[in-house]
Amino acid sequence: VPLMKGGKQQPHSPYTTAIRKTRVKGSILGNHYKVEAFLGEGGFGIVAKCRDTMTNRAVAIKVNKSDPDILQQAKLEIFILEQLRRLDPDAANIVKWNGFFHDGEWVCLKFELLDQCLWDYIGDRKNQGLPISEVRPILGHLTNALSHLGSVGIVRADLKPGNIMVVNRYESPVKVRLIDFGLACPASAVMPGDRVGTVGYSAPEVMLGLPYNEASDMWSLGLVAVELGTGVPLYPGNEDYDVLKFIIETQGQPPDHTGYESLETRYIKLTRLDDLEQVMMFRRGPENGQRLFVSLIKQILASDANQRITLLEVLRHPFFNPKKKIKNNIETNFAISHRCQTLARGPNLAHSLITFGPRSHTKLLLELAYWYYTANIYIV
Ligand SMILES: Nc1ncnc2c1ncn2[C@@H]1O[C@H](COP(=O)(O)OP(=O)(O)OP(=O)(O)O)[C@@H](O)[C@H]1O
Repeated sequence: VPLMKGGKQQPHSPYTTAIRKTRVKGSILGNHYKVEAFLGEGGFGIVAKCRDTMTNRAVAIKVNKSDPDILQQAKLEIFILEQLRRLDPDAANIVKWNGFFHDGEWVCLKFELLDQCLWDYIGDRKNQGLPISEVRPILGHLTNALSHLGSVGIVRADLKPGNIMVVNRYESPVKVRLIDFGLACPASAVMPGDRVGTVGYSAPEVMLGLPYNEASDMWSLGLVAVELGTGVPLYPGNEDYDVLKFIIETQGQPPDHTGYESLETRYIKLTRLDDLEQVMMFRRGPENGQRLFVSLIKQILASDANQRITLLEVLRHPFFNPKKKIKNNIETNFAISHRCQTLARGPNLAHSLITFGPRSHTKLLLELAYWYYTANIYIV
């Protein structure tokens, strides 16, 4: 399921009348589009094969779900499709768009009818991958499509086999076209940190919230290519974390400079925390406890949050004088701080009583009574 701009997960809205209609053969969308078959459903809408009763031509109609965020997404898709009108769909390997109409409050986008998406096409080959002789032209078409998008300054941002359609599976070589521009955006409008795309096909820089550009589409293209050649996705995962882990295991750590110029603001550069001891000795001269200090710091700064030391354990660490009865000290410290807070509250309550007048009296009086009670216990 792709993420919308801002990283929002698409809401699973209940089916609306228009959406339901796209599933019922014979129902009419707009005034003259007769539903013939259900073609597919994405996060944003349902696509139906319809017959234009005026021209008798078959078309694909995408009815957007009625959630306000999704309607906004539909408007963005229309905006991008308007930009793409500058391109020749045949030459650019992108779906032909024939405008939109409203059915009630729903936005219906009209597209040329295509055959099947690449996932299904790959699935029909039992997920064993396509021969190189077939991969080559498909990859060529996709590269061509992306370069056309680049020529009008559009980043596709959600390239995956589900968004690539085969025009006619019986043709040889098959032609493919890009569909679904709901998440595409002008390269100039890319917001760093905008989390868009589908987990498993997004580039590392997108997952890391760094600025992204057409190069991110290139990453997705690479993954689509691998899937064409092998029949299976290279980094399938439902969570960014898993996908990043797969990437790092396979390709190593992504470089720092993925489109983002990091500033060196460190005063000391360590390659491991153990070197802290040397740094301290250099800056301050040798002192007792430096080694214990570093050992404590290592436990505090454990990058795995589950391994990180707790507050109580910090105070029990030998860095603090191990001979003292630390546990009692801790308890005393916590208790004292709590008592101080409680005692400090009394005068504030009394002040509020004076400031806010009689309407707030009852609650404040009750609180004051409670304070008096607890403060007395502490004072005793
Ligand atoms: N022009 C078309 N011709 C035939 N089938 C189509 C066409 N456009 C879309 N479909 C089918 O409908 C499905 C959903 O379409 P689309 O990807 O545009 O919807 P979406 O809600 O934006 O999906 P996603 O959740 O992937 O963003 C496609 O995977 C495909 O199976």
